[in-house]
Amino acid sequence: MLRSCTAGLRSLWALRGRREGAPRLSTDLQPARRLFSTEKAVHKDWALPNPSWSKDLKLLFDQFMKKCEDGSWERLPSYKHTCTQKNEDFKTYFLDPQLVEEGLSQAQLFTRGFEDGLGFEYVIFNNNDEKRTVCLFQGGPYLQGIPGFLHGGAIATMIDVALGSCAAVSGGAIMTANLNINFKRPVPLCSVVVVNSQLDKLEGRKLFVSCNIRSVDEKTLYSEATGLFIKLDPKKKFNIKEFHSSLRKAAPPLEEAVVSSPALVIHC
Ligand SMILES: CCCCCCCCCCCC(=O)SCCNC(=O)CCNC(=O)[C@H](O)C(C)(C)COP(=O)(O)OP(=O)(O)OC[C@H]1O[C@@H](n2cnc3c(N)ncnc32)[C@H](O)[C@@H]1OP(=O)(O)O
Repeated sequence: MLRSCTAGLRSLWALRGRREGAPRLSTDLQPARRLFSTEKAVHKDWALPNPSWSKDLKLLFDQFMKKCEDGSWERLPSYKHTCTQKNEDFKTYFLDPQLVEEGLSQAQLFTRGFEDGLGFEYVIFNNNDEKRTVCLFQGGPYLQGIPGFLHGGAIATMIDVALGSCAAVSGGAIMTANLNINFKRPVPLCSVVVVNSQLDKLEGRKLFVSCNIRSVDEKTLYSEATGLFIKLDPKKKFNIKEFHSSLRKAAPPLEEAVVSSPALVIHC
């Protein structure tokens, strides 16, 4: 834990150094507006090891990559900016195209908006036949709630992403309708935990999923949760578009509108 927290803090110091000194050069750190013209070219997959990953996280990652070799498991890629075909479809069907053109280039996935090691470090593996996913998660120092432990909102976010990914693999464009979480033990900051999710039931457009969060040695059960995800209905797209139009007509400055609009719910 100490080692990975130290790595996280190193990233923080590096970031501060950059803020005080030269502008950041890495393409993914530049403001998204500048990314717009080269958006298609910047598709870094964030669900891969970086120097902030602890030994535990790397070890588990390697174990699951081995499981991927026979095709029973697959690693789900994860992008900071909306770039997968699934999300392109999502934008086309459910959002006002002008808003997409003008504003969404600035949007990025909430869980990928932190410097390496400071926020959400995670990778999700999917087993299609068993309709389940495993999310390996290391929550960094910026996710603190009570001192030394993860914030409940950060845990809920990770549960939403883990359950949502499990549901999306079967359901495509989905949204969270309900989350129910039991927090059983506090999760130590910078520790690695395993989120096991499964699709329990598919009923029309409703996907019922559940998960538990355990320590790497499986001895500690941190949380349990159930979720209901709804497969979006393309026939309802115009209502959503109208909603976005009315937001634009209210005429807040564009950046504010984007920040406060539901556009940010789009995930990779
Ligand atoms: C590969 C990697 C990819 C990457 C994957 C990325 C994963 C990230 C996942 C994160 C996703 C989010 O955080 S999304 C952000 C948070 N969620 C939201 O903002 C959603 C806000 N809610 C809504 O927009 C809406 O309520 C929807 C879209 C969820 C559903 O609206 P709708 O499409 O009109 O559906 P509607 O007719 O109302 O309901 C359909 C059926 O579901 C039932 N139903 C609807 N809501 C509920 C509910 N809360 N509890 C019980 N049941 C409900 C209805 O009774 C009905 O049942 P019956 O009559 O058919 O029996």
